[in-house]
Amino acid sequence: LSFLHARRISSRIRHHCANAFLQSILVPLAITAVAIPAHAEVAPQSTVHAWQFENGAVVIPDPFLFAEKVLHQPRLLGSGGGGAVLALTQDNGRSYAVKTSWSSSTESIEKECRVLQHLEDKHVTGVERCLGVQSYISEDESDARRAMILLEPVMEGPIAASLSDLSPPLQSHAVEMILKTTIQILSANVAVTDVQVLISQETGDVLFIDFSEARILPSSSNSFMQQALLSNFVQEVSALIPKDQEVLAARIVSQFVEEQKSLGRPLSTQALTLLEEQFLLDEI
Ligand SMILES: Nc1ncnc2c1ncn2[C@@H]1O[C@H](COP(=O)(O)OP(=O)(O)OP(=O)(O)O)[C@@H](O)[C@H]1O
Repeated sequence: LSFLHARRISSRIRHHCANAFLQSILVPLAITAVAIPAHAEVAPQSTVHAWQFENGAVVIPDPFLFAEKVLHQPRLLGSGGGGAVLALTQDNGRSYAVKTSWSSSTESIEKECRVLQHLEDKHVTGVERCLGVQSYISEDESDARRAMILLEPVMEGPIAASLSDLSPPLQSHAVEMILKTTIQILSANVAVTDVQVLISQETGDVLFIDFSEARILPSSSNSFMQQALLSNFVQEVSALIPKDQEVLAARIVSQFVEEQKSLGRPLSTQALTLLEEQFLLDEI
C-alpha cells in the first residue's frame, strides 16, 4: 500500500512532465506512437509510457492498476475511432488489452463493454471479454470524460489479412470459428455492425473485436430497423468467407444452429431466415 501511495504522488509529477513533453515536442511533429520513458522524479522501477494520436494522448504508468490487476509493459496494439488499444502483462505472464477512449468516444467504449458482458453471460465464444471500466486519469481537463476498458484475450503473433492468406486446413478451421461465433451472437440477440475479426496466421484461430457499433436487440421486437441490422451483420460475415468454402459454410451453419437449439438457445425466426437466404440452406 505504501508503495502505491508513493506512486500516486509521483505519478502526478510524471503525468505533468509527460504532458509538457508531448505538448512541446510530440504534438507539433504529429507522431503516431512514441514511448516516452520519464527521466525525473520517478519512483524506482516505475516508468511512464505515452503515445500521441490525432484524437489525443494516451499516458500510462508502469505498473498500472486495473480491476485489481497489476499490469506492466504497455505496448501499442492499434487504434481507431473508438480509442487506442494497448497490451499489458501481469507478473504471471497473462496479457490483457486496455482500450482508452477519446473524449468523444467514451460512451461508445462503455457500450462496447456492456455488449461484451452480455455476450459472456450468454456463453458466446470467440469474442473478447470485458473485465471492467475505469476513468482515464489525467490532469488535463479535456481528458475528464475519457474512460478505459479492460479486455482479454490479446491475439498474439502474426495476424492474417484475410482467410485467403491461410493454408486450406487453417482456412476451414477459421471458417468454422467465424460461423460458430456468429451463430452464438445471433442467438444472444446481438447485431454487429462493422464486423472485425483478428485471424491468427499460425493457428487459424479467430477473435471478434470492436463491438462499439454492436447492439443488443429487444427479443420481443421485429422492427424494420432490427431486420436491417441483422441482415447487415449476416452479410458482413458472409463476405469474410471465401467462395470455395461455401459448401462447408452451409454445413457448419446448419450444424451450429441445431447446436444452439439443443442447448435451449434457439435463434429468432428473423435470424434463421437471413441465414437460410445468405448461405443458401434448406429450411432449418
Ligand atoms: N484483443 C486484441 N488483440 C490484439 N490486437 C487487438 C485487440 N483488440 C484490438 N486490437 C488491435 O487494435 C486495433 C484497434 O482496436 P479496435 O478496432 O477495437 O479499436 P476502435 O478504435 O474501436 O477501431 P474502429 O475505428 O475500427 O472502430 C485493432 O485493429 C487491432 O489491430
